Amino acid sequence: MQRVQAEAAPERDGREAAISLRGVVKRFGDFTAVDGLDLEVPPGVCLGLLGPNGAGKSTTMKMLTAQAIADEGGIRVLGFEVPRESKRARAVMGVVPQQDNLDEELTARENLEVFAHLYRVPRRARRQAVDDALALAHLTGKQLTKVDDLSGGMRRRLLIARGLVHSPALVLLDEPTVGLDPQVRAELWGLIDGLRARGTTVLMSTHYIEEAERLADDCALMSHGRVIARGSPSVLVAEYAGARVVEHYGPPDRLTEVERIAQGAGLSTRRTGPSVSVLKAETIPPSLEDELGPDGVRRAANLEDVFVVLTGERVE
Ligand SMILES: Nc1ncnc2c1ncn2[C@@H]1O[C@H](COP(=O)(O)OP(=O)(O)OP(=O)(O)O)[C@@H](O)[C@H]1O
Repeated sequence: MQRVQAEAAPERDGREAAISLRGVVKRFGDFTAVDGLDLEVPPGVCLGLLGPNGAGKSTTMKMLTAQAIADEGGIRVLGFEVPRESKRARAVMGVVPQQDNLDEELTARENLEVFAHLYRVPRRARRQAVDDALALAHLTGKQLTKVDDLSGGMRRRLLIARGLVHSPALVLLDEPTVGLDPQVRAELWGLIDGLRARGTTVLMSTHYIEEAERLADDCALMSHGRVIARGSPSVLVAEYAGARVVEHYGPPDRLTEVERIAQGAGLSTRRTGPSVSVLKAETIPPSLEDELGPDGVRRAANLEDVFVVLTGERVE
């Protein structure tokens, strides 16, 4: 039975959170995809929802638009209770899906015009709204080109522009750069960074660590349907991986030995192919350093270390 409570979202600095999920549960049959999720996104923040495949990121995004309905818990988006007021919430948010569902028979401009109409942008403001969205996505010169004739990167930029045509206060980006080559990904990062700079609240799911590290003010790390860590990338790195890690390379027996020594001293480790990294290297006492051996290479800790240690997953 569905049990969705209407609860006021907590306020921060007198402003209601742009997104608030409290105790949200979503089951598919016997499987619990989202398992008592608490998540708040303050206005103006770009939050990276990070997690391995299957962590529940897409399901969470879908519940914010009422494409999926929570079995338990309370959801508020821009002051509206979801799913009860989801129509009103959807009118003021921009949604950029993972799948490209542009109309291939129409031009770039026509695709945006259709959405400007659907989003009820007033007729007299529509032309300017479409011009602005095209400019933001650097597609002004391609506005009369059919979607079918646009490159993959242009299509993805158009998909984002389409979600922005009504100047939403909140944008949901579901894996915005998945499967794209590095150059196109960098172009999109510029576009998303521009949104941040304009003060738009962004919730972006991703399993690319670098994407979160570059764009997100704040990260929520999801695993098995829950948030297991939350904070800015630098705070998460400092808390879970420290300032530096020391990497040891060698044959499997040697790596197992390093893990045994480090873990025996209460230190976290991560294994990546031919190496083992010992986290929080700055806390390793000299006697343990001797025991670990002189073959370690020191480097700065990063968000990938946090991700691997907390989720036990590899990164792409
Ligand atoms: N409609 C559905 N029916 C059954 N199971 C589902 C359905 N949608 C999602 N799931 C399952 O719920 C879990 C969470 O899926 P979800 O897509 O939310 O994860 P994710 O973190 O977004 O991962 P990905 O990056 O792979 O999309 C997965 O195990 C998935 O197989």
